[in-house]
Amino acid sequence: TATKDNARPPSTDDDTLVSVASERSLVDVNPPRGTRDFPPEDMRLRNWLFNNFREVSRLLSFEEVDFPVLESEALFIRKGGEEITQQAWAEIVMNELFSYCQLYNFEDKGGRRVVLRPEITPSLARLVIKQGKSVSLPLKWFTIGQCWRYERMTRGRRREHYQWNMDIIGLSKVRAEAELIHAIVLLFGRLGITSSDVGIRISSRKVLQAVLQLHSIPEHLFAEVCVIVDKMGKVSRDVIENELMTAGVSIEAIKGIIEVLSLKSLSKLEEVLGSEDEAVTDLKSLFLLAEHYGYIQWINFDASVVRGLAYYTGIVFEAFDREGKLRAICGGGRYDRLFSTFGSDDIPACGFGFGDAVIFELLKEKGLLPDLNRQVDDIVFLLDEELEGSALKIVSSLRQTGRSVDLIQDKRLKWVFKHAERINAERLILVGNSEWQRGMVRVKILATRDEFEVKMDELTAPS
Ligand SMILES: OCc1cccc(Br)n1
Repeated sequence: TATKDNARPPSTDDDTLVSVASERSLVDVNPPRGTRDFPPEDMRLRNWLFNNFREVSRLLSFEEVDFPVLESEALFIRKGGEEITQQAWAEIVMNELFSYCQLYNFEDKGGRRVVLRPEITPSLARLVIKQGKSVSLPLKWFTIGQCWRYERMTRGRRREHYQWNMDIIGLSKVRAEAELIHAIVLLFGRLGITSSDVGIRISSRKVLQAVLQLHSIPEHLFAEVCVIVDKMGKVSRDVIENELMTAGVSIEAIKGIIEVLSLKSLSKLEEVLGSEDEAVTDLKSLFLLAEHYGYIQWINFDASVVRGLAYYTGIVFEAFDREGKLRAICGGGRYDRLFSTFGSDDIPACGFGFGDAVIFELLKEKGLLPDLNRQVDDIVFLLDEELEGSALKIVSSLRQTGRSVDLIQDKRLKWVFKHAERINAERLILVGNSEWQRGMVRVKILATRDEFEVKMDELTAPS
């Protein structure tokens, strides 16, 4: 409540922030549209999730890396260049435009075309190329980073999210994909999510490639067809058929494509494509590895998984909630041609991205969000100002032993007791004259409400 002369009101006992209405215009306290603040309670949840990401990365002996959020636009929208064959270029530009149509791009003050990165894999490929011979393959790298898109705010969607990325560079066999899927399964297990809550759909871009070849669809249409069939299950069959027809695909080929992409059985796929087809052999090997890892109950073949990103060339996978209420939880796949689009020799690679949005919707849905309170070991409260020096000696020695200490001054004792409960402090240490005269301080154990006096150096002794 504003005071009549608009001076700041005296701080109240509980000291909640008091807004002062005044002639001064208040700055817009909201973050930019489509972005989020992380106040302590949200930051505790985010750190809890990210610590699980890090622990799983450690379990798989991945090394952490990081990149600028700001990248050159060229990394995400390639211009034609002699090193990229005309056809491949057309395919890539088509897809980049499709998959990055909401790039958060702009021109900086030096006239450079830059972007807030929409995903992390291209930065990772850039660093691998930059490091060249100085790194020995395979590389197993992970990072957790913020990614951006420029969404028209009419859709009210977020413009930023954080993504855990795990990538294996330099392994061409599907045992790399099997490792990545193990990481995802381990992560879900750590969060309390089971294979009855979530499944992982698996397919291969080579399925679509085989079908297009079967129906002699020209290569230059491959990319556009990918983006269209990626909508299967999200839009009606008519929309898919009409878009494929518009793209120049024959009715007979459309029927063939939709029939194969609706397959959910690997044996049926084998009947259609034959047992020698690469998509079939890759997928059969992967499912065999999954049996050995013991996570077969998490995965199923689903030919409709195409994944929107242009540069996938082999196995693709995505985790989904079995109730079908949410968007994909995470996804990834093999991208064996990304490096050559940057002008480097091709290096086999695969990876996944795991965002921080859908997983929290799922955890909320399943009642699995942890109750994370603030944790403090000791509160030191100064009862008599003249003892400030002694209190600081106590605080300093406690912190030296690794105990977190919340030093409280200028508060009433009633407030301090409430505060101690609120932040789950283990001990409340009162520094006051009556005890200090006997070389003691008063300690209250919040959990048991025991109260006693101890000498200062007994405070840091193991309890
Ligand atoms: O869904 C892909 C994506 C990319 C960047 C930012 C956000 Br929010 N979402």
